[in-house]
Amino acid sequence: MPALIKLDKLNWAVGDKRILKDISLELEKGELLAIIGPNGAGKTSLLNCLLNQQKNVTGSVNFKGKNISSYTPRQRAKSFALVAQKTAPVFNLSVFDIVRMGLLPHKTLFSLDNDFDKHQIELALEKVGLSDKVHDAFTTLSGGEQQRVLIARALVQKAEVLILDEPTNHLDVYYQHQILALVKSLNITVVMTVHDLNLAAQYCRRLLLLDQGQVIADGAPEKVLTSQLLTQVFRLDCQQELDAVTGKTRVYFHLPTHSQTTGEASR
Ligand SMILES: Nc1ncnc2c1ncn2[C@@H]1O[C@H](COP(=O)(O)OP(=O)(O)OP(=O)(O)O)[C@@H](O)[C@H]1O
Repeated sequence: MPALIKLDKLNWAVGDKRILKDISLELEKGELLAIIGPNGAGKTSLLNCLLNQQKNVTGSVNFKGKNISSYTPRQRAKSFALVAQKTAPVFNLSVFDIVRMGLLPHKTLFSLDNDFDKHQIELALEKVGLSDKVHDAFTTLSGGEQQRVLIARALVQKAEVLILDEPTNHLDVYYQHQILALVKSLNITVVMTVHDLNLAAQYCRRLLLLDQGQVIADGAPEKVLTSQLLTQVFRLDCQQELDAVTGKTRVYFHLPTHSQTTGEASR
């Protein structure tokens, strides 16, 4: 089966700063990929390049065999749903209005909402556990609730690819698991950035480890989350083990012995 998304030697630089370096990867339909790595590794930049949101990119990003730049913005909005870390100001819109925005790529200028649309919005809010907030102003919600509303908006968009930048940011432990279980259950292609390595390992069969704009490892959690690679990238001592309950790979970090004795981290 040909790849749904294919990146070939993708490079992105701003001035003389190389931010993404020679990134190549293929993603099949239905894959759930977590991009991991330290602050500044290039995770969000990679998502932006995937969505054709950066200039001065070399190499290629293909979606269904065609360069991503050859799709119109409307075609891209139908195919890709983005839940970004930073959201544009939304003034006094209600939760319902925000989720409804996910329907826009499917609407013409004059089309009105119908019962089916309303049902889709209610269903999505139910899935993220926010049915009781449907009439609340978006700005009055907590950071975690806002994140869940944005995920509901992506759900009603019914895009083929869901792009999530730190979807578990601001979420308490219950909703971290609830959202990732939900994302996994959608059975669509998902690319997301995740800081919590153990959470990523629990829900994703494939992780992409980035550091300084380069792919350090790409594969199953047990192959990517090795103590050697993580110590190299995060500069902390690291141990890998299998979680007794889930059977999934887990990692633990601690400061190197030298840093503990001198009281400073080596970063
Ligand atoms: N528009 C830009 N202009 C200049 N530098 C940029 C731009 N966007 C990103 N960078 C730089 O590129 C590097 C990667 O940034 P990016 O936001 O992709 O990292 P990240 O892995 O998502 O980090 P974090 O985990 O902190 O969110 C950083 O050094 C950042 O300062």
